[in-house]
Amino acid sequence: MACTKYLSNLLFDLAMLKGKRVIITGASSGIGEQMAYQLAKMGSHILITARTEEKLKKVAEKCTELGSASAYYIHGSMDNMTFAKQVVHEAERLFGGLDMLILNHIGYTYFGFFDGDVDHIRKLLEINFLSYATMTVEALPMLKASGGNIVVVSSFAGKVGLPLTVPYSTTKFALDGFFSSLRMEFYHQKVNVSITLCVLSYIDTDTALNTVSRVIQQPAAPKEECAYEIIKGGAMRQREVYYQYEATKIPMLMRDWAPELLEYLVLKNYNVDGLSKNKE
Ligand SMILES: NC(=O)C1=CN([C@@H]2O[C@H](COP(=O)(O)OP(=O)(O)OC[C@H]3O[C@@H](n4cnc5c(N)ncnc54)[C@H](OP(=O)(O)O)[C@@H]3O)[C@@H](O)[C@H]2O)C=CC1
Ligand SMILES: C[C@H](CCC(=O)NCC(=O)O)[C@H]1CC[C@H]2[C@@H]3C(=O)C[C@@H]4C[C@H](O)CC[C@]4(C)[C@H]3CC[C@]12C
Repeated sequence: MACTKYLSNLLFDLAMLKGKRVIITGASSGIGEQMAYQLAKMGSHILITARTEEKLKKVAEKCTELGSASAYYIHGSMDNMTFAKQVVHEAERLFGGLDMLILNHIGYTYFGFFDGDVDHIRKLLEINFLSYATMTVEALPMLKASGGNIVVVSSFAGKVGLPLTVPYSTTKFALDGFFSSLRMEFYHQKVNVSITLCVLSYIDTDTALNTVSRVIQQPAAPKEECAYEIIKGGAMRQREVYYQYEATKIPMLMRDWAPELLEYLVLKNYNVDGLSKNKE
């Protein structure tokens, strides 16, 4: 894995994304917004989506200033599968095809002990998982035609069980099951579409800092660098991206060989007394 990362650093060329047609979901803020800016600088055609039209408009305008080949936006909620399909159709109408599908959005969830609300898990699965599967199915003919890339933004919480994120973690584990299995079928069927699953640690987006900074002791990694590493991994057709490497891949090595030690180290990061302050 370290070797793959080293190789992709050597071989990645920003010009690879020039003129590429890209959809980025959840791009009105955070990592998605940063990915839009990076792709704009690389000269891609961009279609961004999220719920808040005003924010999307500003991000798209900045993308144009930064040098995107074109920048469009479409607003709506990913709890609606008709909207998820509509985003893909819009890319087809605007660009006549698609090279990269970046699935990044997440719905709101609480950061706290599981409250027993199974209905919330069902709703979150629709936004964080089923809309990803829906968009993938809809985009596949275009991605097959271009030999394109699917990039799935997941989390360390989608590889390792963590406290305080039961519904969220459930949806991220589902992504791994779906996309890792699909990737295996693509090998069998000789489908030339890459699937990159991104396993992220704590990143300094406003949402993450506001939600967990009182509880999580470790520092957050920069969203700009994170966005760049995700795009690079997708363009280089890496099967997985680990960012930050030390905070994700190294603990992952412990997951199967020393699970109790990993649980101990993870729990040490959490100050649950900070939870009550979060609610104030
Ligand atoms: N930040 C972190 O520490 C980590 C983040 N990640 C992953 O990175 C990705 C981005 O996270 P981050 O940038 O922090 O999150 P943000 O909260 O900054 O961004 C979330 C995006 O999703 C959009 N969104 C929210 N609800 C919906 C909805 N119902 N339908 C459509 N879009 C919606 C938001 O826009 P709007 O509200 O306008 O709809 C926003 O654009 C996620 O997949 C997350 O799981 C993984 C590990 C750590
Ligand atoms: C801090 C978590 C990882 C800590 C850890 O135990 N690392 C291993 C070690 O040190 O040995 C963070 C990993 C994933 C993060 C969460 C996430 O995936 C995004 C969420 C969505 C939203 O933006 C709010 C923040 C998150 C709940 C975020 C919180 C921090 C992590 C749990």
